[in-house]
Amino acid sequence: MTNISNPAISVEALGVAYGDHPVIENISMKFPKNQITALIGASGSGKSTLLRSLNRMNDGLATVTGKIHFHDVDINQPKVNIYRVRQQIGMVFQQPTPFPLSIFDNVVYGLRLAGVKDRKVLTERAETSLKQAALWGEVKDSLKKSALALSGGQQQRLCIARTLAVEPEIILMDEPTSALDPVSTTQIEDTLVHLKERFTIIMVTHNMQQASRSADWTAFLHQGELIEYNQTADIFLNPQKKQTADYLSGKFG
Ligand SMILES: Nc1ncnc2c1ncn2[C@@H]1O[C@H](COP(=O)(O)OP(=O)(O)OP(=O)(O)O)[C@@H](O)[C@H]1O
Repeated sequence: MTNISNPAISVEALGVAYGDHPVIENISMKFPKNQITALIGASGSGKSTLLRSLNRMNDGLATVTGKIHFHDVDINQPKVNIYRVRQQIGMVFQQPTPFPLSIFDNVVYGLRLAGVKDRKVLTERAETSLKQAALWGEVKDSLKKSALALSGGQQQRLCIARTLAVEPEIILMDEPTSALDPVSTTQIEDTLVHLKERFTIIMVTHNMQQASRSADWTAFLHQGELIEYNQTADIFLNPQKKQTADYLSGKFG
């Protein structure tokens, strides 16, 4: 089972309720550093809710109980600075969300918000992030052009670059390729493999091939419960729970 000794982040007895409707109940799990963890499960099983809890994106939407350990701090405490948390734990959404600004201004957006003004620092960080997101080669001569003119796949890699630019430790991805064509999907999956050398990635995906290709660890959720969590090959080739096997064989979901 999951023997993760030095996690990047972990949750303990996590519960999430929208109003009086509990969606996640009593989940405890550790997410390994510098690995890709996929959250899989049927629609409505609570994958996005769990993911969004990790950087307090459910604040104001839901009641989140339990502990979220990050650097020896329970970041589910009300006194925690959520802006700092979101700088360290970034998020990439399902739909690319470029701002109506230039490519350059998109990438350095978070840095500027954090008060960075030095042009040299901004320029260097933009180049590094675009390279990490495997977009530099395609945009290096058009950094002043509008980000909205990029293709969907390029926009999503731009959003990844924007997240990387603030140098988070963890990147949360909510179905990052579901709005993209197969070529763009492959480009992003290839990028993820390199990104995990520097970042910890936690990703919700409906695409089982994507989980099996990209993720080191896979967690299967069903109706708000963590049913099974293990190394990806074990989940796919040797699931221990009937519910996992049924889901993977398409019997439900
Ligand atoms: N903002 C919200 N307000 C109320 N209920 C919500 C909200 N967001 C999600 N829910 C409910 O919580 C449950 C879990 O939703 P969630 O989006 O976490 O599941 P999911 O596994 O990510 O599903 P999908 O794969 O369809 O995105 C669903 O019943 C959903 O209707």
